[in-house]
Amino acid sequence: MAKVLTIAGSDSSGGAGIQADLKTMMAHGVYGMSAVTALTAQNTAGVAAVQEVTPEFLAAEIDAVFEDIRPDAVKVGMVASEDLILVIAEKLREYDAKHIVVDPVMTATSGAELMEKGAEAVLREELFPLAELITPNVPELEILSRRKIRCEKDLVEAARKVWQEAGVNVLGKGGHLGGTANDVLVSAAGIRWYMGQRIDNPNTHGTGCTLSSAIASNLAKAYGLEASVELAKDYLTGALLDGLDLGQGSGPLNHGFALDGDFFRQ
Ligand SMILES: Nc1ncnc2c1ncn2[C@@H]1O[C@H](COP(=O)(O)OP(=O)(O)OP(=O)(O)O)[C@@H](O)[C@H]1O
Ligand SMILES: Cc1ncc(COP(=O)(O)O)c(N)n1
Repeated sequence: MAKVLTIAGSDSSGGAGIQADLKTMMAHGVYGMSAVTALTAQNTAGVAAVQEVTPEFLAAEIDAVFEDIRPDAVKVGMVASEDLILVIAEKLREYDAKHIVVDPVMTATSGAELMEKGAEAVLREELFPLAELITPNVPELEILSRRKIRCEKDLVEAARKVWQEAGVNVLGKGGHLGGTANDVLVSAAGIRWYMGQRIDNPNTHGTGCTLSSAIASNLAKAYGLEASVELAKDYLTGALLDGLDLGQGSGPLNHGFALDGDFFRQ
């Protein structure tokens, strides 16, 4: 069985962060493991509190995983502070980790800030060089590229700028553009669009976490980068299409929409 580690924050409401990652991994038939960077007291309406772990504790979590069950791929999600980013980079280098997908989480769908101002510079310098792919959404890509993004042409140009400057493959996600839900991959192989039907579902809490974990799961199963993104986009679309409607704000996806079997039936 392929193994995948997520290094991310916990979402008490179960729709984003570590919880979304582990559910996504299970739905992909890979063995999921986690190193928690922070606890969030969060629900579909907002983030009430954040409690970070110490750099020493995060290092111990990552050591515990790599010394025993070596992951075939690693997804990095919410990392709020520079000190934690530095620990992750040091440990991933130490263990020569492969197939690293970095989702540069900066704000939640609900609007809460999930990363310290200025930490993106450390992310770019320390983590991007180790990554096989980064998956920014529109606001994140605007910060990383220092450009305004209003349309798909802006999206691809900003992704290409970050690809050139940071030397990392970029999946620019178009979920925030409105109209379409197309994402663009800029890599050494060129530009590839992943066309998505926009689903009329306001419950998009955790779409970014889910997509990046699905990509990491596919990479762990030895799919190439382009196929990993294509399959992940199909999975995400299915989870959104399922139409789960929980909570009072932007609710979570049904990560288990494609599961079946005796233990699953209601
Ligand atoms: N309404 C929608 N219908 C179909 N696909 C969508 C919709 N909203 C977002 N997506 C897709 O979800 C994925 C995540 O995109 P998005 O741009 O929303 O990222 P994000 O902002 O990181 O996610 P999050 O909402 O978790 O913060 C992308 O593949 C995007 O195209
Ligand atoms: C712990 C954690 N990690 C990531 C997100 C971003 O996900 P979203 O933007 O969908 O709320 C989140 N809300 N919480």
